[in-house]
Amino acid sequence: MTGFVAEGVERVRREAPLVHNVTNLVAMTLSANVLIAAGASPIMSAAPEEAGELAALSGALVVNMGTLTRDWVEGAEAAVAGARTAGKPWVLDPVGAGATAYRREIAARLLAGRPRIVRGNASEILALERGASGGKGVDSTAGSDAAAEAAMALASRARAVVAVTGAVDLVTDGSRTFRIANGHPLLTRTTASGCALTALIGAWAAVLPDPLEATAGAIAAYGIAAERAAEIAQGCGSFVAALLDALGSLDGPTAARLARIA
Ligand SMILES: Nc1ncnc2c1ncn2[C@@H]1O[C@H](COP(=O)(O)OP(=O)(O)O)[C@@H](O)[C@H]1O
Ligand SMILES: Cc1ncsc1CCOP(=O)(O)O
Ligand SMILES: [Mg+2]
Repeated sequence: MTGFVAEGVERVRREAPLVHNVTNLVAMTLSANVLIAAGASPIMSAAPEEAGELAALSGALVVNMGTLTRDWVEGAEAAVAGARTAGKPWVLDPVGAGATAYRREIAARLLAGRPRIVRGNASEILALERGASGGKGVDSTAGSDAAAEAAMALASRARAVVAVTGAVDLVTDGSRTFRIANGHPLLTRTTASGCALTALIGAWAAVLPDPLEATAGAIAAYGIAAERAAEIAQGCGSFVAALLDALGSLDGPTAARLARIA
């Protein structure tokens, strides 16, 4: 059942995929460090001028709309076009989609570019599927179960894998659904922890052919690393360092054994 978790951990480390991130100003460093700790290579760029070349070089693209500007939107749309031309999987993180009408408009535009995977918290997935405002800025005010129906509807409509993260994470392609119970509340006290997870999903999508398994496996591995980090962390600061250490030392069989996927 969890064989794909071991496979994903090992293949990311062995194949070291390059992941192109068009991400936000808060998430840049943590996302790059999470990718490196897991064995992948990050590049952060929102320049439309190099989007096509980066798509050809990369295993996957991650688009995260956390700090929106007109220039960013232009860069993201060029990157999506590049990934589609190159046939590379791309992952959307609709940060704060419930917060403002502008975010909902851009999220809907990006969704039309056919992401293979969408990862957000419950408020973001509800906003994306139902056009509803909600959440508290970039944070969710709902649990993942509240967005389960919206996630399935979004997955079917967008023909994408949709992940709703929270205390329990839900991953669905509209017909098959996984629930993942790994993780730790200290993640909610670390800015950009969700963004960095989306970046990691990009690395898994670059090496595993099934986007449902890539998404569920990356979420489980990240949650396991968080659990191990929390055992030694003294608070939110040392937790981040311990999370990177734990991701770096996680091996495939251990990840498969500790994954709580139903
Ligand atoms: N209450 C919680 N307990 C354990 N893990 C959590 C909890 N809330 C979120 N997580 C984990 O934190 C990570 C980021 O998820 P989330 O907080 O939903 O994203 P975002 O930061 O985008 O709002 C995920 O790995 C998720 O499983
Ligand atoms: C605080 C903040 N503001 C804009 S993007 C961002 C980071 C959000 O990170 P996450 O979605 O992982 O909590
Ligand atoms: Mg987020």
